[in-house]
Amino acid sequence: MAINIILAGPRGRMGSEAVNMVLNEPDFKLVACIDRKHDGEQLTDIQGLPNKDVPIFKEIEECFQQVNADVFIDLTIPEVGYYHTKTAMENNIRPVVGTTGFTDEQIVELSQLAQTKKTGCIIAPNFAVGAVLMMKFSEMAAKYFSDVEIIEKHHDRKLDAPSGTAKKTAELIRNTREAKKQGHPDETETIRGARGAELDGMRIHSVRLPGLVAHQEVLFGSSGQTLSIKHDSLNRESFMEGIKLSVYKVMEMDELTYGLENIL
Ligand SMILES: NC(=O)C1=CN([C@@H]2O[C@H](COP(=O)(O)OP(=O)(O)OC[C@H]3O[C@@H](n4cnc5c(N)ncnc54)[C@H](OP(=O)(O)O)[C@@H]3O)[C@@H](O)[C@H]2O)C=CC1
Ligand SMILES: O=C(O)C1=N[C@H](C(=O)O)C[C@H](O)C1
Repeated sequence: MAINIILAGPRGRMGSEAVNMVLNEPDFKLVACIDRKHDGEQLTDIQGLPNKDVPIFKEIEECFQQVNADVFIDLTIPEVGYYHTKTAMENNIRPVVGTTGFTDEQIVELSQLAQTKKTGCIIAPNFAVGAVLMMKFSEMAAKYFSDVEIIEKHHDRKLDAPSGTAKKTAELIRNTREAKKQGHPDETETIRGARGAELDGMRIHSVRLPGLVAHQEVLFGSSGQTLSIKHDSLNRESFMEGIKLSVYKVMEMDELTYGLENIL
C-alpha cells in the first residue's frame, strides 16, 4: 500500500528536492501540496516542478478536508510550519518536519498533542546522516572537553539563527558537558555579538554567506589540544534519505520525536 503524502513548500530549495524524492520512491504517493501562491493549480502548472497532476491548496484545512493522507511533510518557515504541524496532527495525519526555528515551548506543545492524539510526528533539525553523526560525536567528546564553540555556516537566504542543527548540537552536548562559563571571566565585547550566542556558557557563531549550503564545525579545546568535528552538506540531496526514512518510521510511531538520531 502506498503512503499518501502532502508536502508544504514545494517551490522551496528543500521542498522542490523533496517533491522529486517523493515522486521517485515507489512506495510514496504525492497526493497534494500546500503553496500560498498557486491555490487551485496543479504541480505541473508551476514552472520548474515535475510535470505531474498533483492538486495545490493554499489553506491546509481545506486540503485536509478534501485529500486523504498518511504523512505531511513541512519545509516552510517556522510560524507556518508550527501551525501546519499542529493542524496535521489534529487531522490524524503524521507530520515529518524539517522546518527549523520552532521554540522549545512549541516543541513541547506539539509533543503533548502527539501524545493526546497518539499520532507519530518527527521533527528533525537536520535530516543528513552525517550531521547526526557530527552531533552524536560532539555529545561524546563533550564528556572530556567542556570548552566548546559551535560554528555553523549557511547560505544567506536562511531565516533563523542559530541554525536548528546548532541548537540541537548544544542540547546534546549539554547532556554530557560539565556546566561552565567559557572564556576569561572578565572578557568584554567591544563590538556587540563578537563572542557569539551563549547557551549554558557555550558559544554559537552563525556565519551567513552566498555560496554556502549547510556546514557546521564543533570545536573543542583543552590544555595543549583541540578537537574539531565537522560536517558539510554540499547539496540538498544530502537531506533526502533522512526524510525518506522518517516517512517510513513515522507510520509506525504514536508519539513525537525530536531529532533523526532517535530513529536511526
Ligand atoms: N531539517 C533539515 O534537514 C533541513 C531543514 N531546513 C529548513 O527547512 C526550511 C525550508 O528551507 P529552504 O527550503 O531552504 O527555504 P526556502 O525559502 O527555499 O523555502 C521555503 C518555502 O516555504 C514557503 N513559504 C514561506 N512563507 C510561507 C507562508 N507564509 N505560507 C506558506 N508557505 C510559505 C516559501 O514559498 P513563498 O515563495 O511563497 O515564500 C517556500 O516555498 C527552513 O526552516 C530550513 O531551516 C533546510 C535544510 C535542511
Ligand atoms: O536552512 C538550511 O539550509 C538548513 N537548515 C537546517 C538548520 O537550521 O539546521 C538544517 C541544515 O543545516 C540546512
